[in-house]
Amino acid sequence: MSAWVRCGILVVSDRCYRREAVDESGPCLAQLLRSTKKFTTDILPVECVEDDREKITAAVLKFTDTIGVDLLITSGGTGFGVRDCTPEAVGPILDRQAHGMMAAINQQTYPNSIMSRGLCGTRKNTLIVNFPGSPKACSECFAIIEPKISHIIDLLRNSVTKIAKAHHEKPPSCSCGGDSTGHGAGDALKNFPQAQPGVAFRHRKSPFPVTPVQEAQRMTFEQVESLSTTRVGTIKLAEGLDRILAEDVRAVDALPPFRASIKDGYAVKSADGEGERRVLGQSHAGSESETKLERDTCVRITTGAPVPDGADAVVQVEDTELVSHDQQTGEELIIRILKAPKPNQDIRPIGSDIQPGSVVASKGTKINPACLGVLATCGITQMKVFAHPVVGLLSTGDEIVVPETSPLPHGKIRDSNKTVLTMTLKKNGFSVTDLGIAKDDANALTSALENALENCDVVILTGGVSMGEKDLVKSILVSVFGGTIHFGRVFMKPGLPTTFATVDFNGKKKLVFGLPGNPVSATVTCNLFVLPCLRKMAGFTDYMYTVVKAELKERINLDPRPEYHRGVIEWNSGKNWPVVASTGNQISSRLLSISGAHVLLCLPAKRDSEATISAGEMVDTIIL
Ligand SMILES: Nc1nc2c(c(=O)[nH]1)N[C@H]1C(S)=C(S)[C@@H](COP(=O)(O)OP(=O)(O)OC[C@H]3O[C@@H](n4cnc5c(N)ncnc54)[C@H](O)[C@@H]3O)O[C@H]1N2
Ligand code: MOO
Ligand SMILES: [Mg+2]
Repeated sequence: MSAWVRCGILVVSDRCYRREAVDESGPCLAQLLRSTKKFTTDILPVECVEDDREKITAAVLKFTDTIGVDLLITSGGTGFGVRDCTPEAVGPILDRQAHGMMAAINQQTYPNSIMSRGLCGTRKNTLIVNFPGSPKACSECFAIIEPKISHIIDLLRNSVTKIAKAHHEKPPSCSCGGDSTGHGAGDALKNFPQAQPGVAFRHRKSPFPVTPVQEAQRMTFEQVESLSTTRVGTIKLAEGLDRILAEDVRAVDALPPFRASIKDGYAVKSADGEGERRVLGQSHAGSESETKLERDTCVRITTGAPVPDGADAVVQVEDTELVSHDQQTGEELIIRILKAPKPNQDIRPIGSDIQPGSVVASKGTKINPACLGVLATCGITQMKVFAHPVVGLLSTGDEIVVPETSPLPHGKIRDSNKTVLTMTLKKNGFSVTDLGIAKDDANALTSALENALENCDVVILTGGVSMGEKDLVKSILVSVFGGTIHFGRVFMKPGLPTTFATVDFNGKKKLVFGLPGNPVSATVTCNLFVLPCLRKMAGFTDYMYTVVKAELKERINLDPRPEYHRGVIEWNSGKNWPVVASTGNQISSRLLSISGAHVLLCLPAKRDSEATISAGEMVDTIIL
């Protein structure tokens, strides 16, 4: 996704301020920013200030220090008029001048640029540019800097992140308590106004485009593919279930290792045909017979026992009858073969199940119980598999308390997301580190995230990703950790504010899923985004969920967003295909809508022509 840039526009003009003239430059700049294809914008309302040095400085500081915009464009006050003082107001508060940018503007707008004294530079992580007052000049100047803005904003954010880390590192001799009010990330956060802008300046529209589900999934997979290495580990046979083999496994020995009988009966020479045989002895599974067969003799044999030398067929006991026996011991002496045997009848040749040196399980195989049995029979008791990522789970929210809390204090909610997500991942073979519950507070979230990023490959957070002034997850990921948000909203219900970011932490790329706090939304998005991604990281080639068509039992009203509607499947409805019914009220807070569900029905978004989906229609369902 292209960078999203928070923009402020400051019009400097006595006449506009006094409403003696209508401002045209502010709306012109807003339109240019809105329509740029180079980056995504979030534009604050245009502000206007008179040509007064102190007032201009104060207005600029509000944009840079209080709100923390990425880009501030001022228009007006750059000329030689006696009241023109924008450069004088801005110059002293710039941290750094950007002479090259100004030179480019001056060169490309010559000779008009002779009349403009505007500056370009940065303060904190805001890029400030002074344009002249006319809409025409604003358009020309904007076109010159437009291609570079996104890159400059990236650089400003990254440099600020590095400063944040430096601030955050405690000096070794520091004796302060080290809590969030001391030398912690809280101090560093003061450098990040956009992490906590005054509530009045919060986003009123989400700056994040609404990404279709499949596109969002593709973005997560793309990030998994770009992770530097897939780790491989050696595990014991008993730990192998559902893991993915990281190498071909070959058999050393043949199976069976000897010619083995398939039946309980008699080992014979097939050339002897039907008729009587003298019983020379017996060959039992586990105890080899030394006897060698001669003409018209046989050896009693059990299933799985070695076939003695000289025998080339086994006749099952059902195809024989007793002729004579020893009265004292009850031993058989002579039997009769009733059906002429064929050569090799009922004998498993050496290596007929497994050839020595052959591949018995190939790289990429998901190890199931039978595969483990194959390895066991081959004497392979440890194997190389793809390592699982280290996954951490952090609940966020001032209202969230651990399930043990009783009685529940007023205004609090017991954490259910932690349990549902931990168990969902566990059921799929992934273990999870509990990273606790973080308050909706920049310091608390920063230290919880820092710990998470330090210790985990994948961090899953729930809550704090929507539009509330306490929803800080996205801004902290970007402003404190220099993360890249690949998507911040998904076109789906539930799960609209689902967020996916990558963070470069100590040189390692970490994946961060910011799932919505609503319990159903967190569960659905964990199944749709987190699980496939973890499976891909763990080496699965078949990492997506299973989709089965089912017939709708009832009519369902469609939502403006594509819905993942919870359903109960009837496999034995008397039809040759499954039938599915809704679990009822689908509000995202109602965990009961998913606790009894087997599937998620994939329903299309409502259209003018189609507000409902009828009973009897076949729909895709995702098996939970
Ligand atoms: N102005 C707007 N408001 C909201 C929008 C929007 O687009 N514009 N989106 C709504 C949608 S859709 C969702 S989903 C939620 C997501 O909100 P957040 O991810 O920011 O989550 P919170 O606000 O922190 O909490 C939402 C809800 O979930 C409960 N919760 C949170 N964590 C847990 C937990 N661990 N266990 C149980 N319940 C939890 C929390 O108490 C809230 O009731 O935003 C809408 N708002
Ligand atoms: O997307 Mo929210 O998850 O509708 O409730
Ligand atoms: Mg919220």
